[in-house]
Amino acid sequence: MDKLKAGILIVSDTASQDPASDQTASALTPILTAEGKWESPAIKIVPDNVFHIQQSVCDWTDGPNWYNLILLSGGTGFAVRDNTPEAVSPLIHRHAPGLVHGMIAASLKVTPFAMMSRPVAGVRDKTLIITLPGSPKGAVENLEAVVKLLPHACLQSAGANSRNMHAAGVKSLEVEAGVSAGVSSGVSSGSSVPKARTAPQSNDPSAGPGRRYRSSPYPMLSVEDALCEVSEHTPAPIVIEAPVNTSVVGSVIAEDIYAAEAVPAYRASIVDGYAIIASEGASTNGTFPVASITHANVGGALEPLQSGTIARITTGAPLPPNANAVVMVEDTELATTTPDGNEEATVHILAEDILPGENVREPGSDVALGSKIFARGDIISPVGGEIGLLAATGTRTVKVFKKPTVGVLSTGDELVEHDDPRTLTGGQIRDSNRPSLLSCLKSWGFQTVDLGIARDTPAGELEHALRDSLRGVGRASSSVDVIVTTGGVSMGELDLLKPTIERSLGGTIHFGRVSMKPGKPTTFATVPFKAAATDSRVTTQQERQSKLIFSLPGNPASALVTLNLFVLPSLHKLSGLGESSQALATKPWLAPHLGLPRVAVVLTHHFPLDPKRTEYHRAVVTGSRSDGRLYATSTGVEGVGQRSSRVGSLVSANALVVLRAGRGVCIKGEIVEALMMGSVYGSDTRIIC
Ligand SMILES: Nc1nc2c(c(=O)[nH]1)N[C@H]1C(S)=C(S)[C@@H](COP(=O)(O)OP(=O)(O)OC[C@H]3O[C@@H](n4cnc5c(N)ncnc54)[C@H](O)[C@@H]3O)O[C@H]1N2
Ligand code: MOO
Ligand SMILES: [Mg+2]
Repeated sequence: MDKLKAGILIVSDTASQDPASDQTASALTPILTAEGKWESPAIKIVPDNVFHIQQSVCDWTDGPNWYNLILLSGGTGFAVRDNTPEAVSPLIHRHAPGLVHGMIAASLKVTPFAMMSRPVAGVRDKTLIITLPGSPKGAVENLEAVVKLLPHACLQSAGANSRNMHAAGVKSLEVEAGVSAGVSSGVSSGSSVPKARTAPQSNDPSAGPGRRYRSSPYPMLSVEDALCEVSEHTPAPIVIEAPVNTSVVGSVIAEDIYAAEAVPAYRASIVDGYAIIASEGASTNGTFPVASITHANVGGALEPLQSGTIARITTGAPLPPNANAVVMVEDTELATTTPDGNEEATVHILAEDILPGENVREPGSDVALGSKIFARGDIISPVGGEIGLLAATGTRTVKVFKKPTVGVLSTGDELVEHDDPRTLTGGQIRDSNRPSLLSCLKSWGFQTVDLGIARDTPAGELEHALRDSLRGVGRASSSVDVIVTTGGVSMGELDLLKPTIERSLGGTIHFGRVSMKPGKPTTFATVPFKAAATDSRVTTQQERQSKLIFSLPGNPASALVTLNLFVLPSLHKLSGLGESSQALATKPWLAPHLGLPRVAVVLTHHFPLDPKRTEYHRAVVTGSRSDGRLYATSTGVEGVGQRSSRVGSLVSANALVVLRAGRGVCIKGEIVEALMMGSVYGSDTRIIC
């Protein structure tokens, strides 16, 4: 039989700073390997940090190089920093309380302090995970209590046939070890009771119907409060250095930029004509020999212009030294040609009053060398002016705020790819959220990653899909900054987003319900992120950042509305659009930045109100040329018009009319606020909002 593979994870703030101080790993190794069934274990030390613990465990359980056994030592007591059980429990798919009892019982024989340990044991995928106390003595006692069972338990966890294994003498092992060999399957750890703001409030997916919440434990936030949470938990933007090309269009400049080159760099002619030596008060009229010809691309030094001569010059070309004005060719006449007739010999200048400096661009008169051309917070617009100025001044790279990359994941067993040619069966529906959200995000100028569909399986697909996209593996070739999911956030037993974020990813849900229609179960969470040390793609600033997860309701209209309402302002902040305070002082038209622009609209008909929730009513807003006002018409008020399952309610919609909760209707002619999602339509023309 091949030897089994194990990893020992030492959880200790102290040892993570001073690995030499750890004595537990070296104490455990000989006990584990004594009977020759185990390879020498891998050893790793992490601080008492939930995310570090979880990431290390998953590195050893998920993927092709999984270990049979993980022993964690440390962080199982009652101290504030002791959170190993909290980190490990959510990762366990099948708990093994028998091993826990066995270890405590053995330790109790030695010391009553065994009661102060909070061990956890169980199986994740094919790996058995056991937490041990931090002290070498305690860890050794606990491991000795179960070590003889471990090969058997691990082989079974890995899928070996238990009947064959028992036949091979496992019974004697049980007797020898003096504890029950019961690796129990499907035993629940029980539903967690919410205790602190960051503790899981979500359902424990393994809890039965008797223990599932019958009403949401998440407080219902107003949209305004929810937006404050989004703003508060969206990290500061990351600064990157980017080449000046089309890739930076739409980016926000992260530091003041000064002209590296003057524009023009030399005294240039503004017109096609003749460079002359003009002097204040003297007439320029007369006939002059043409001493030289200067074109825009002239190379090398120019001959100085002698008094009494002129030089033919083209637009943009450098003036010869001594020349100080240019007369337009239209204000001259040919006087004589050279003997061969090919060139001008003398030219008659008709204009009398050309002044020094006329038709000349002095060096740096368009952009002075070293002058401030952009301030932090300025936006590189698609119009082209900003890119043009950067290019003209020889600015080759520019510090901008990194535009976030957004991953979009659909969730649900019922989903079928929208272009799957097969006929739908049973309760299948086409995944319309992913294409519509990806299109919307792309139209806003963000990079997107299509994360596909994750099925509603409690132990696995969803968690793996989220973890992979945070790490930048699988479909996400680089780690995404923001994940947008749709579906699975409401009250059903297969609504797994909240439990997965809280219980498996160690994330914090900042809100799980919003008083709005559509979009009530909209969920926003942050997940701690620590890039792998070997990942050279990740900058130090990124490494420290939390990742954001927006879990939007599955109903298609709800998903798109909440993407516009909550995700856009967060992406704007991540892109640096909130950093424009300096720019705003001089360019107030840059405001407002974050989220959709707000306008006042006149209702063209009655709009019904929801008694409890603010409604974001999908509408078409048109601009009137006669009175200059904006008018809003619903995309459908009657019947199912605004139903959240009806993605058609967003067809042609360019605005969300904000209808505060109330009784009855908002009447025709009333002026209300609307959020513009697209350009305003005019009756015979399109005008930009
Ligand atoms: N008992 C309660 N039930 C529901 C509540 C509630 O408060 N209590 N809230 C309702 C509201 S409001 C909404 S909105 C939905 C949100 O549902 P989920 O986010 O959990 O989404 P699912 O249950 O997965 O799906 C809902 C609906 O949307 C369809 N769907 C899902 N994904 C897609 C997709 N990618 N493309 C197209 N359509 C999709 C799905 O098939 C369902 O029909 O919950 C209410 N229930
Ligand atoms: O809040 Mo849900 O999005 O109305 O249907
Ligand atoms: Mg649901």
